[in-house]
Amino acid sequence: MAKTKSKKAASKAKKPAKPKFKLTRKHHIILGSFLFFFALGLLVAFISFLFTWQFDQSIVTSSQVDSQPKNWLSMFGASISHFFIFKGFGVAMFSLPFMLALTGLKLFLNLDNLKLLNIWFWGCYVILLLSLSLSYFAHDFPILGGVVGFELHELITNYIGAIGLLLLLIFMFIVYLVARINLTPEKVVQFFNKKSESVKAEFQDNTNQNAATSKAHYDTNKTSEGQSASAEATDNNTTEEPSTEPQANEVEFENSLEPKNQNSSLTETNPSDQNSTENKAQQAEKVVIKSNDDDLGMEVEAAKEEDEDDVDTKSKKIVENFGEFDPTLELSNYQFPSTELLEDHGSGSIKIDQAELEANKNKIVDTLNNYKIGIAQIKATVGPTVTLYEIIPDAGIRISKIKNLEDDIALSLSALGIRIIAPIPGKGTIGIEVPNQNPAIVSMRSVAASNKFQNAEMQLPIAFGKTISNETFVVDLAKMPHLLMAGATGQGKSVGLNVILTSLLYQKHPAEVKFILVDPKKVELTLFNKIERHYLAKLPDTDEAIITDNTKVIDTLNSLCIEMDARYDLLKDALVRNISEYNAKFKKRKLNPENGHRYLPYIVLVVDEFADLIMTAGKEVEAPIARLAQLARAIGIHLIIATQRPSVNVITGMIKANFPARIAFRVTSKIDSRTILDAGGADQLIGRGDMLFTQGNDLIRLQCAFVDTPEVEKITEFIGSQKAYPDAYQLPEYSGEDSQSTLANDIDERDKLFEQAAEVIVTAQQGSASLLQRKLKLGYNRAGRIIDQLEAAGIVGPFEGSKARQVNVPDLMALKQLLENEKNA
Ligand SMILES: Nc1ncnc2c1ncn2[C@@H]1O[C@H](COP(=O)(O)OP(=O)(O)OP(=O)(O)O)[C@@H](O)[C@H]1O
Repeated sequence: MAKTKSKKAASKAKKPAKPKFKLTRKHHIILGSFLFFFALGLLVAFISFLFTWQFDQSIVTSSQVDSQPKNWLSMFGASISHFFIFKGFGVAMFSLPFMLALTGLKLFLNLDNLKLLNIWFWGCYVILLLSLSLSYFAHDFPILGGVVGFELHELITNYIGAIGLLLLLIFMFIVYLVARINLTPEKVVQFFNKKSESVKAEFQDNTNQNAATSKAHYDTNKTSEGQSASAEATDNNTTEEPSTEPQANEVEFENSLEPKNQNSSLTETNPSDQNSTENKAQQAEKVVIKSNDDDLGMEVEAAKEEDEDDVDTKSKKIVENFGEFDPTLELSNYQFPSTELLEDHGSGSIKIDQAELEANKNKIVDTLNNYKIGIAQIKATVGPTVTLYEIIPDAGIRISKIKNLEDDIALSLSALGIRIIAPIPGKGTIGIEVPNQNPAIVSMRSVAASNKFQNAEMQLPIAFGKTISNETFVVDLAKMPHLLMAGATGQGKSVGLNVILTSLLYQKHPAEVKFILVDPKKVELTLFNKIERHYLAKLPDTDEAIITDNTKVIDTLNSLCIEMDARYDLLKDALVRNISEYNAKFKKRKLNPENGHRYLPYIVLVVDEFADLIMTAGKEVEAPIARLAQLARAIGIHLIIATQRPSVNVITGMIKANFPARIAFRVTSKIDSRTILDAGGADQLIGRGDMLFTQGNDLIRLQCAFVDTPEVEKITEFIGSQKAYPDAYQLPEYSGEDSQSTLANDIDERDKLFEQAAEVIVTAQQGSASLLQRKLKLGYNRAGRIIDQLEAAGIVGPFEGSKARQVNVPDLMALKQLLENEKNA
């Protein structure tokens, strides 16, 4: 018994040695480079084998070695190539060195996204397919398919015959195309359609120039001799020779309509022979009218489709003639700032201090041992400001034990900024973050120039800084969709805001994004004044775009609510769900600007010192902010709110519920940390841009990038010196409750369309600006102004949020009376 007990104890004691067999990074590098160079050698041997195999074969196969092989890798090359190519699968084995090289590279460079299993599976598949195919098609050259390929081919042919094998090979080839290359028949058809469309477009271009003249000729003479060729091509109504018409489209076209056309005369359907999609629609229309006689139910549906087609074709025609709408056209020469404008701030490279790492490791091991926690393995990841020590505790130690001892361990390690993550989400390890003695500054330049940021396919990419493993961290503000930021004074909030704004300046054209900046401190964001006419949005009739006065904030927020409602109306009208779909549709010219549609830039509202705002304006700001936060995500309005004081009366439940993305710089107490992040940790940060970020689930520790005021100044100066829009982006007018009585009621200053608008409103009994926009084809701002004038005249009631205003005049007679009374007064 005693013996077995002691054996058990011994085996328990030995257990921790297990992880030693795990391949470390060093092993990976050595193995990776071996595989890579072995693959290279193999490739050289294979290539050389193609020229020398006949000579070398006798040497390799005979046991006496009296002459030297000619292979570039001598006997090794000759033998291995003979084995793989001649005796194996033939030239298909050339895939092998590539698979080996990729495996080596993955190990050497630690490429996580290279899927080895996939590569090897499909590599072997290709070898088999190629070897069989070559044995099948080049039966007389067995070297191509190799002995195994050859034998396999014989075996399969015996079972299913040559035709069976051919079918099998075709099937295998299709499987490869579909499963590996993702090629589908639809994609092939799409590709050829695109090709034919571009040919069509070229053809159209050439013929368009002559179209007008040829039409004139047609009207007068029916045919024109000088330009007969082009006239035939553009105005096919006159010709009765579809066979002379160009190309494939025509075939496709006629095929689709053949059944309906069969009974109809050729002359009627001929107009459709034209290549353009516009004519396609015309043809469809005609066919339906005609086929009404022949066939019943079908035509009704066809007519519906045509209507849609018609809208589509109209927009396609405009796109063909003018190209897609380009929102950046007005400032087409706009130059994005270069990253050269930013400072390096000491290169940003991380220096690994071995002595420091060792000392910290010992401290952690000792501390944990004090609490009787043995460590099986420890790994350090050095980040710009903190180093993450990842620990695998001895078998049998419960993570909850470490979690309970979190505070004691932090105290024993006695360093500011220690954070324990037990366990690290997604891993079975425990993380201890220890600040570096010499933190590296993460320059904005390094993150802005990073591939991750430059190639980010996001709507509003923001490069916040670097993660603990020194990776650039880029997130999409549009996905957040709003951001709450808090931190005690001097911990990096203003720098953080500048990082967000500069990120957007580096990625977005002035036509694509507009900022509304609220800066009660009056000093933090003033630099952005220089880009007022490029990037800022403001209320009409205000001088300063950057808002420093709290009462103005209320007007701006309410105006943003109006903009939000207007945008929702536009989205509804366009039958789309969000701003990106809307803008895509607008670019394709499927939305008519005369109906109030316009390209919608993203709007980013930044409020610095939110606490200050809440203290002075309270409910008045909270309500519109909450409303915007709840509803504005789909229509491209995003809020960023920063505060020094994250107390619960500032960051209320309503605000928190709508701001899932939060950033905490260092705060003074655990309570503050809880208020912002719903978790502790922000009180343990070390300041100077050290931050925690959450988007609703995990906390990510980041080092915020650093951008200094002179750098921001350089960027804004660079942008400000370029051609700008005539004015800042105009937000809709908002007349606060106080100013209602002061609404302009001067009859002479009324809009020219005032009376017409009043009639529209009274007839519809609905006081909404969007109605005026649609009926009178007005822009949003003008419609808004007229509504204000109607309110001043007492025709409509006051603003009621998202509801339409009440109409105070029952009918047109009463309106006439009212307006006459006004004039006589
Ligand atoms: N990411 C960073 N990297 C390095 N240093 C930083 C970083 N962020 C801030 N700092 C340092 O901290 C100082 C204060 O930062 P910042 O002005 O952003 O603080 P703040 O939180 O806005 O303070 P306040 O709320 O009082 O305005 C900066 O001048 C800079 O020296």
